[in-house]
Amino acid sequence: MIATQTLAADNSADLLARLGSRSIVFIGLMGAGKTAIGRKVATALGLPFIDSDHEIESVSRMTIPDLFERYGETEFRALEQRVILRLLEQGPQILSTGGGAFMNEQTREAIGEHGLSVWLKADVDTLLERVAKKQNRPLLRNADPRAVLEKLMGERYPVYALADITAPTRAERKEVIASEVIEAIGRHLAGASPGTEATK
Ligand SMILES: Nc1ncnc2c1ncn2[C@@H]1O[C@H](COP(=O)(O)OP(=O)(O)OP(=O)(O)O)[C@@H](O)[C@H]1O
Ligand SMILES: O=C(O)C1=C[C@@H](O)[C@@H](O)[C@H](O)C1
Ligand SMILES: [Mg+2]
Repeated sequence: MIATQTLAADNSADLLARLGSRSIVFIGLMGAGKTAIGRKVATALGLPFIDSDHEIESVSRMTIPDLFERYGETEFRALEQRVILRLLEQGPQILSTGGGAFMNEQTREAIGEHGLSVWLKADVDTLLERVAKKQNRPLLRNADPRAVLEKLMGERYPVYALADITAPTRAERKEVIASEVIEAIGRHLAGASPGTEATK
């Protein structure tokens, strides 16, 4: 296994030069690891890290569950779009987005214009295991989170598949996933065909 730091040291200058002012934008379902992996990729590449959910909570001074409860999902989505469009102006950076963000057409177009999208793809058992640790996901405050996630997978995976890069997040350490993602980004920027897979 190649450590994230070693790999980054070898390849990051070239990768960053090719990336230019674009952001690397993580998309995927709740629990896929957008925040955790995004943070590691940012550290390895020496780029700023920002998470749109955290930014929304900061600008609204409310938690996401409270925003959903008080203003509803539609208002949350509108705020999410505004926040992400603004954040995309300030690349290069690593931007981890909320699970629903890429479903918004305007957001998706802006990500296409200002960023490189990386879909962290996970199976339902992995997602369930990871989201069980926290109660901060209003869509999963439901008697049957498995059914909710499976429904969202059906609706969202065809759209997530439009991402520039698809990275399966298997039962591997976060450092390993982060290394594979950096390699896949490097290959993509070096001219590999669209829809690059992060698997070897
Ligand atoms: N490859 C991995 N191996 C083990 N644990 C992981 C891995 N990726 C993420 N996790 C853990 O799973 C949990 C969920 O990850 P994270 O919060 O990054 O997901 P997310 O995609 O940002 O979700 P959300 O859309 O709800 O913000 C965290 O506790 C994180 O540390
Ligand atoms: O998948 C979703 O729709 C969401 C994911 C989270 O990141 C938050 O953005 C919010 O809980 C909604
Ligand atoms: Mg997150």
